[in-house]
Amino acid sequence: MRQTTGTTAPLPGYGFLRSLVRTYKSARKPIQTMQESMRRFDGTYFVNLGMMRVVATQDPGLIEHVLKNNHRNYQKSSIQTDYLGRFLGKGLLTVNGDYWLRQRRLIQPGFHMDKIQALYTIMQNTVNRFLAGFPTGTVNVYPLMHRLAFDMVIDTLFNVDVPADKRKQLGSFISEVQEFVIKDVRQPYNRWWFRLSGEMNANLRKAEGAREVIRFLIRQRTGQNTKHNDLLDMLLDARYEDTGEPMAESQVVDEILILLIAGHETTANALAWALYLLANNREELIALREATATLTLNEAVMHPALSAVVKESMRLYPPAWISDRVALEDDVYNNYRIRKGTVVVSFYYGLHRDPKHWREPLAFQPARFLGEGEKNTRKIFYPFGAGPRLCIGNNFAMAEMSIFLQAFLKHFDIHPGSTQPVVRPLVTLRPDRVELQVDARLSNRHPPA
Ligand code: HEM
Repeated sequence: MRQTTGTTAPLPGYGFLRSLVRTYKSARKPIQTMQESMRRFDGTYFVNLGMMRVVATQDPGLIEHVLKNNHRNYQKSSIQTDYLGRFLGKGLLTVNGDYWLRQRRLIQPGFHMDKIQALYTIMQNTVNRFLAGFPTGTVNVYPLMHRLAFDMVIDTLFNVDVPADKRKQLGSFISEVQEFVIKDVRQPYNRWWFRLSGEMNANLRKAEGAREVIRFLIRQRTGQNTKHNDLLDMLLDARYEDTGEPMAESQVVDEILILLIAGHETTANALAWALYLLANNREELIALREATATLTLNEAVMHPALSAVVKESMRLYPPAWISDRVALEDDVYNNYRIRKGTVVVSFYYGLHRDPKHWREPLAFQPARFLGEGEKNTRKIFYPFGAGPRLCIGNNFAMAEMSIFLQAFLKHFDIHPGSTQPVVRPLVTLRPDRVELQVDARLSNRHPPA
């Protein structure tokens, strides 16, 4: 669908040389550079890099146009598909077109609310095990949130005791490959060296190592008749509508690797930022603890106060702070031309903090997401993206985060640490570290196992 009322104009922005300078600056300080340009060009601007044309936007109308209203004209860029796909395989996150649609239709039912509900008890057990060993004193909670989020996906994927060595192998393969991919995307000028020095191949081998572990876990399962009611059962039992056939083993391996990657770092970031914000907003922390202390497991997952805190944390620090799409054909939005091949970058971080849409945008106010107020946020809040490629794990993520937060606040108290986290906008929006003062609450040192 084209939105036009007559003549069209090019978007405002930078010419070739200015674009090169901006890109260099942006590689070092992407958020500040984008915010500056957003202010200068009122929320949408054009960057001309010769071979590549980019439109960056925090205009909620254009974001909705690209992700939803005219989504057929846009697909993920080759950085996300070909490049990431080389390391991470062909899973939902890294494919486009008919293959993506077929896989999405196959996997989507496994993420419906009723299916996720069957995983709540697994999530709760993971949280209890994790909290039983939670350290007190001055603690950098970021790596801990990473471990928790990783365990959550592993436990809900494979509802069996994954041998410790396999769990460790998988965790380190995934984080090392991710580190390398980030380095390689940010330093394309060093790619020749990564190839020559063997670093590229070493990381491709690590990615293969992760697949090997996943293959081992799948084969263990396919030799058994028992049901485990986990995500792996769901993937193995799913049948394509047209052929009635299941996925090939290599497809299951790729989808599992993608779920592990898409599901754990995003959640770890969201939780680390949520703890940081709660520690720094004592009244909100106390109110949340009081509202949720006696909730049952199912009540915690649906509870508006927990959802509101998680959403407000992701408003200020959206783990997926940016996304890109490439225009397949020429398009027009509000009389502006978007030529075929243009990369449209949606800058969620900017939109979520835009004073045009949010009152006191920098303040932590979970109440924005309570009651009637939440309706006003629907078109300006995109933590999970939107349209057909909306995050498939959104209900899963909201469930695991509320289960964790409720249990954590019941058993522990937190205060700000002596250092402030530095925002690191990589593929996701990470904190460098989140140092907090953690105290066990007297009544409940050890959560139930
Ligand atoms: C706080 C946690 C999470 C956040 C903020 C988040 C965010 C997102 C966003 C923004 C997208 C869309 C990207 C785009 O439009 O280019 C996405 C896609 C995806 N997410 Fe999540 N995610 C989270 C948790 C999870 C979890 C727990 C899983 C799985 C267990 C998951 C699996 C996926 C997959 C497979 C896709 C690709 C879907 C498709 O393209 O069809 N995510 N996520």
